[in-house]
Amino acid sequence: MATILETRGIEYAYADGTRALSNVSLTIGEGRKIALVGPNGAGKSTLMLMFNGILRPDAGEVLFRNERLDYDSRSLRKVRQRVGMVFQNSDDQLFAPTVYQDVAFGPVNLRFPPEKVKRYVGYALQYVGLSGYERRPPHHLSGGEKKRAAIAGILAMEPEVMILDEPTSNLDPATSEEIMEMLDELNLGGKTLIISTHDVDLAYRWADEVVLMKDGGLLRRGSAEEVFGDLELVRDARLKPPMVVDLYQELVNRGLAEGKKPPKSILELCDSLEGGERRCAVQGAKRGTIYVCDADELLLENADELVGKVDADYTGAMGTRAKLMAEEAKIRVDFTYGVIDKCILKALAGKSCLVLTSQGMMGQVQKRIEAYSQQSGEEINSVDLSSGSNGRSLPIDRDFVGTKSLK
Ligand SMILES: Nc1ncnc2c1ncn2[C@@H]1O[C@H](COP(=O)(O)OP(=O)(O)OP(=O)(O)O)[C@@H](O)[C@H]1O
Repeated sequence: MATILETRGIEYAYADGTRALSNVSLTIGEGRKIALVGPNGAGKSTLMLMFNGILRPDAGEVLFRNERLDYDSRSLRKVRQRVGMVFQNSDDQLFAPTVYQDVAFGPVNLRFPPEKVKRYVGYALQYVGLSGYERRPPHHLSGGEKKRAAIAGILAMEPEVMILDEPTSNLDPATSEEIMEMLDELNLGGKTLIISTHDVDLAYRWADEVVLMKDGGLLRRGSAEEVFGDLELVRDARLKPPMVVDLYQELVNRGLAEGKKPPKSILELCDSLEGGERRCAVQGAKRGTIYVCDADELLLENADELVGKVDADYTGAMGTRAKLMAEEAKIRVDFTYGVIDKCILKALAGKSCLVLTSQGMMGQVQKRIEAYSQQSGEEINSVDLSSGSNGRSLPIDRDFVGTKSLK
């Protein structure tokens, strides 16, 4: 995997003398989802501000695609297009009189031609679900809408890396999940994502890699299981283990679970219970079916009929467009995050589920169900409901998200 960002021995102290970073060397692989985790004052935000040159290290260097960052205005403009930063507080980012002007700020600054600015702003607003908000003043938006608008402002520049400082702080659980899923989709489209968070549960289930920081330095970097499975280290960083790891540890201590590897989800936790995978299948219950439908191929007017035909006990939606479709078709959605695992759990308990997917997530669902069936020996029945027909024109341009450069 190619390294997209790197810091080498960076040191930084703020003007008042506060040391914020000491000898930080870190590589970020292209296409990864990285979570910087650590207590207050660990240096997470300061490190993030180094990645696109908002701050300049006192010593050491920052590299983008193996090239040292230069700090003249031309070089900075270039790196800020490729490495976009979403601040923790959206009010620090949104300042124009209207949402449109705010989202257009980046592309205008990059001197995109006016027609391209318009197109990109339109795509970005559609992508984050804020079409129709163009004329609204940003300070009249809700916290979740502000976060979406801030993300749109970065997306409109088509960056390769997106850095988000505490992306879910002050958001309600449903909005947080929507934002995190949006980040998953962007990552599926090829973008590298770096977030900082105090939310260990979120970091644990979302990140490919966790970077644990304390006192301006790196304590550990590794997979979420490696980092959060080391309970002493987690305590040392003044954090708590993710709930699922905590519970698992208690079960292992009581001899109720096999202590092989901490589980990533509730489904994996059930599977780790002493007695093997079959524990989470409800005894005697017939296995439910998981129906999977590509919402990108579904005609809005057929959605109702489909839902009626399938008559599933639960419905999940994966991806922004699937959620938009469900909302427009007034389909009640039970799961919007961790959808596949939740549906497998329900299927094991004899319930059927309908999963609406979008943006090429069909394959992901099928792979996960197959992998689970193989690994657990539990046959989970999944049915592909894709019609293969061309649906009505979709609200979002397929080419926009995840393409590295749009001409
Ligand atoms: N503008 C500033 N001026 C002086 N010191 C600062 C400034 N910003 C941050 N610091 C200090 O730098 C250190 C690192 O802060 P930073 O904000 O990077 O940590 P963090 O891990 O992001 O914390 P939090 O989780 O609370 O956001 C802290 O000691 C903090 O007090």
